[in-house]
Amino acid sequence: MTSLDLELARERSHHDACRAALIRMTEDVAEQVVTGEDTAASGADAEALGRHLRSRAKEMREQPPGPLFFGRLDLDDGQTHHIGRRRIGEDPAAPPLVVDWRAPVSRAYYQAGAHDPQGVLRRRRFGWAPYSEGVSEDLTALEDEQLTAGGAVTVSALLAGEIERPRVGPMRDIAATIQPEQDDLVRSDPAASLCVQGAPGTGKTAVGLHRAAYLLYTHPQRIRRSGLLVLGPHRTFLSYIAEVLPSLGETGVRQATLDEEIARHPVRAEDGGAAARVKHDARMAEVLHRALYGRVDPAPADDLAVPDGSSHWRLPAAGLAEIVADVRAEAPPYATGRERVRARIVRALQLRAERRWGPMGAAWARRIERARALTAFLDACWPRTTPEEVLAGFLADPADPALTEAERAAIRWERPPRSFRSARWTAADLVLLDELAGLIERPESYGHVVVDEAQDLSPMECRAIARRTAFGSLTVLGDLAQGTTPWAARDWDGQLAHLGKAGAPVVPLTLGYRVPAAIVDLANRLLPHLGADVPAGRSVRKDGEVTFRRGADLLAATREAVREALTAEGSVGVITADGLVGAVERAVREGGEAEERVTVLPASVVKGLEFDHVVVVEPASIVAAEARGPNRLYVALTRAVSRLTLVHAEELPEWLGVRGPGRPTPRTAP
Ligand SMILES: Nc1ncnc2c1ncn2[C@@H]1O[C@H](COP(=O)(O)OP(=O)(O)OP(=O)(O)O)[C@@H](O)[C@H]1O
Repeated sequence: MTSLDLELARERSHHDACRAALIRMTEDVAEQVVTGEDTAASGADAEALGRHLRSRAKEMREQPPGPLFFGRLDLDDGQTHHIGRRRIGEDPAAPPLVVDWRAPVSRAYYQAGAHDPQGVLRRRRFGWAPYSEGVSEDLTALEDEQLTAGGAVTVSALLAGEIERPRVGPMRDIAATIQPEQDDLVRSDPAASLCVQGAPGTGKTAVGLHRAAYLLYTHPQRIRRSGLLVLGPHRTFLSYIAEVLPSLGETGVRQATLDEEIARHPVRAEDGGAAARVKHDARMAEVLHRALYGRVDPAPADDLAVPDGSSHWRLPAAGLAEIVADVRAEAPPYATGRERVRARIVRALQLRAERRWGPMGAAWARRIERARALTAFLDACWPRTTPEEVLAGFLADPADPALTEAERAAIRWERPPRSFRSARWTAADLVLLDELAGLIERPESYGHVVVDEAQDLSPMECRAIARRTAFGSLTVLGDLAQGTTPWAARDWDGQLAHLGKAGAPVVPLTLGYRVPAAIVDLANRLLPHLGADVPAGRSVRKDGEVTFRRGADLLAATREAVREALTAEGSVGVITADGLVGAVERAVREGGEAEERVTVLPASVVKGLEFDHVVVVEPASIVAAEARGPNRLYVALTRAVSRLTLVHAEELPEWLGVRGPGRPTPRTAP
């Protein structure tokens, strides 16, 4: 037996011990649920204890199968720690068999290096069989890195293997291989907001999700109580990332699109481009504010007379106007404002009554508060309303000075519905309704929100997120170069201000783990044409292949490209302009290439996704399809993990720099 075999055998037996301990821990919790139910504590305590134990038991039962540790640290104080996705230890007082990757002691696993060993003598990485369910025999390799001063800097083959492995199925966690620059972001101050400007494949999404898991671990009470939200651009993306947090043991995190988060109604109408642009514009915030407060009458014409028995209490119009002006100046939410005006009027009337009759009791104040005359005054001066009523009124006649005549015409309802209740709202209307709802009543704040692809949010969408993080922090992830919406941000300063976190630090990530160098080089040629000043991406991966396939029969050439792609392992993504997707899908299916491994997708929904082999069909059509076409093409090209084929009948867009001199020398299929 070699010494490596011996070490592997030792580690496997440690893994067996961990497995046995985990089984006992799960059984213990299940048993505690049973005993907890029998506990003769007070009803409320027993209920709270029972709920806690049941959710912990459920959590333990639902842990996905897998290796229980991926790394080990040998420290200079003689201690050894195995590091895994969750802590394993039966006795809280004894050192655990496995330390959670988020624990402070694990930090050195990600950060220590020969230049700064941080008390680590040796870092050990474990190699497990792909998709292992955590049987000890699947532990097939280990790799040691000596960090003592003068130790050689080694490039980890296990790390490289993990980064280059073919992609099948949903996104996986990267707890075993988080890189130092990513770890800094994952563990940065939980209370502070942060923006990551990352080139394609640099791990923004991965960092955001691991940061979410880290915050839940470090601030379980605060973050769990107020909630953590992960916002992604669309459902396909959300299902792609859905497994990551559960695999890290975090099952209770809400993952949604912003549209889902703010949906008060189903979307039943569509805006034209011009209307959508106006509705998403930052000016709509003041426009809607005016539309709502236009309902408030700042100068009531008549005195208020509230009957009380056989007499009346009076407040002159000037006094009423003063109360309304004071409350407006305090700027509470609209609904609170109405009640504040009511309370101030009652107080003013009480002072008058007391001057004449002496102290008035609480019952008197309650009666006056509910007096019909007072409510009638409020209904006229500060009427109760709903977001729907205000927006419907505005869209029927959008006469606001901040909008040009053309802008008003773009959003004006041609045929206003008979009542706002029957209005057919567009997606942009829902954003506006959310703004109004936020003006009327303040929404609850999440403890933390992770927002991915944040460059694509409009100012009004940003404000919807800002309202939900008024008392929480934000992790903003994005890439200005990948902005494709008509309102995509050109810089982060403005976007962060709309998100309510002006001045949050913007940290660049440029080292890519998905896209190989050959493909990054091609994609970088687009950068000067994307309207975004961002650092160019680099890649840790020296592999990768770009192929150009030109054919007069585009669909036949596509079929051929897909057939060739299927000769290698892994997933194949066929990406084309939205208008071509039906034809391409049929062609691929008819060609018998519709294996599970092949997905045909419109370019509009590939953001955040990745495939081992990407076939981009007719790049020129992707560019021509929309104003931000070059950005869309940049996104499509950078979905490739290993290989990229560009199939085209038309000339390739000149920005790719593959027509004239300086043309790269990619492999061109016949
Ligand atoms: N440290 C790492 N170890 C292993 N894999 C990694 C690491 N960092 C990132 N990856 C992998 O690289 C790929 C890209 O990561 P991710 O999707 O988070 O990048 P991104 O910056 O959000 O990309 P994009 O902007 O292009 O959508 C994923 O498969 C991810 O698992």
